[in-house]
Amino acid sequence: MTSLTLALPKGRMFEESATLLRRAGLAIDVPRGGRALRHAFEQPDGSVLTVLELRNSDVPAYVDLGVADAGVVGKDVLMEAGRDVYEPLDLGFGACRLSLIRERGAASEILRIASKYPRLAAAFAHERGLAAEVVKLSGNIELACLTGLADAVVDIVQTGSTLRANDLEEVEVLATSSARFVVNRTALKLKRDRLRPLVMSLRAVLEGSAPT
Ligand SMILES: Nc1ncnc2c1ncn2[C@@H]1O[C@H](COP(=O)(O)OP(=O)(O)OP(=O)(O)O)[C@@H](O)[C@H]1O
Ligand SMILES: O=P(O)(O)OC[C@H]1O[C@H](OP(=O)(O)OP(=O)(O)O)[C@H](O)[C@@H]1O
Repeated sequence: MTSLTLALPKGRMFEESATLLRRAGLAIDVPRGGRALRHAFEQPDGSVLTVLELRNSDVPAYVDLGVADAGVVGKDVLMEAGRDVYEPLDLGFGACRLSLIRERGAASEILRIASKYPRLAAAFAHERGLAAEVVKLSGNIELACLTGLADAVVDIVQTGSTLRANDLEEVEVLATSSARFVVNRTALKLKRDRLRPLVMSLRAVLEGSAPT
């Protein structure tokens, strides 16, 4: 029996990831609120499934380096990571935009951009011919605009509530994002017997052609 290891993001996408994988036939029942970071589940076919609970931003490295055979991660984080993983499925949930955000009406030259996505922010600045310095921050990114730390930020917009609450403006959408199922390229060959059916089951669930 081929064992599988999956890297799942522990944050806002965890429950939807686990639910979708269950609907695709995997036996996963991670106890919430515990401190265990690694969980093993015996599958109906006798194989063992290991689930690693990771920061969303750490999923690409775990999958690319082969510690996990596959995983779930936001497309935004996947683009930022620049890792060479196979990306067979858009899972649909976790939809958001990665946007350039400024104070409403701001017209000054953009000399500094703050972001949790420094590579994507730098690529955007380069594309636009902006000689802007990029400052990497870790959270509440919009504050950088409000305080003058940066002239603009590159960050997630989902409902737009954060923008409205802080009188900010979405100037340009750099990319759209949603959760992706990603697979290690070597595992795709060596564990083909487990991974191909899993991808096919996930696809059937997403297309609504699998029993719920
Ligand atoms: N409103 C939102 N804010 C942030 N991320 C969102 C939002 N809506 C959807 N997402 C997606 O969820 C992912 C964030 O998931 P999660 O909450 O696990 O990460 P985080 O705690 O923000 O950061 P880290 O990547 O460091 O774990 C984003 O990468 C994005 O793909
Ligand atoms: O358009 P909205 O629905 O308001 O969502 C967008 C906000 O949500 C995220 O922040 P999060 O709460 O994840 O905190 P963080 O800034 O610490 O990542 C993101 O960074 C935005 O600030």
